[in-house]
Amino acid sequence: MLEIDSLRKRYGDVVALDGLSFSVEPGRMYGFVGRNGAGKTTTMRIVLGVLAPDSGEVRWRGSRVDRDTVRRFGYMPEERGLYPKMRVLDQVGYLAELHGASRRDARAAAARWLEELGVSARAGDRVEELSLGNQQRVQLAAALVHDPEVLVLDEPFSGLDPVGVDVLAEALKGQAAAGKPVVFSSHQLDLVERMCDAVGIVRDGRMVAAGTIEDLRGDGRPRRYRVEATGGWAADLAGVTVIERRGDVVVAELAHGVDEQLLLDAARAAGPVREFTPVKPSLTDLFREVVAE
Ligand SMILES: Nc1ncnc2c1ncn2[C@@H]1O[C@H](COP(=O)(O)OP(=O)(O)OP(=O)(O)O)[C@@H](O)[C@H]1O
Repeated sequence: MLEIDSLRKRYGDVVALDGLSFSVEPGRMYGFVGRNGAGKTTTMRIVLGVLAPDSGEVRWRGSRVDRDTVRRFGYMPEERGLYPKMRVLDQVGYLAELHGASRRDARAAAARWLEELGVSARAGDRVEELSLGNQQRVQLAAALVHDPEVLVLDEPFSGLDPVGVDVLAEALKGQAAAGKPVVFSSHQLDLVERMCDAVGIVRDGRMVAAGTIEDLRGDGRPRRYRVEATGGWAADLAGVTVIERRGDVVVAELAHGVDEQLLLDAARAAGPVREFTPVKPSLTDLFREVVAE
């Protein structure tokens, strides 16, 4: 398990992290989300040992993460760290060699990842000649080439076209399926919702909601239904609030303890019911709720 435990960090007067904790189990994909300036990059830098926390610690498999441990992590920093003048295959191969692979194995692993990430046609080009999206794919190849135990990625999907997103997403799912914890930050909440087993929402350096999307949706939350039926039937039902009405479609929220069958009965009494669907809040809805000022 990768454990981020009670991290605190100040930059002068700015409190960037205020006791932030979360953990990621092996084989799990963890989405780390929050508004600009919430503390995501600071957290990731601390996990990777680039920045020291004022207090708190990071543990991997129960031991405090140190320089040696971090060498076994794969990462994509926010400031993409490739050498612009170096050729793509040379660069990724070189990084694998730095991690102890023989030159031959390093180049083979590099070529394999470039192929997997759809950039093998650019293997002989200089990094600076690639589009930003393709540079990002190379950056992920660089993060994966030494077969890391853990992946920590700062906004790996930003700036990618939908095909690039799919390619990276498949690669990351493969890593999680191989039993590694994968943590990534993103502002693309639909993507996080689709990909992640668990999500942490950070606000002002603190985790304000964490768990599976289902956990975040929560049992105590009022239930909502979308109902398509004729007439103004939902207006005066006890325990029912109409949230939205568009033509014959009503989104109704039920007070705690109100049976949804009552809602259905009332709709059917008014006329034929063409739709009756529970409405689940999206991660974007949940995010807006917990980070709202
Ligand atoms: N080197 C620094 N010096 C001073 N303040 C900093 C520094 N780095 C970050 N901060 C501040 O710390 C807070 C957290 O920043 P951080 O970069 O971790 O946020 P973030 O969640 O990654 O944001 P974004 O989504 O915009 O990338 C912000 O208030 C930021 O201005």
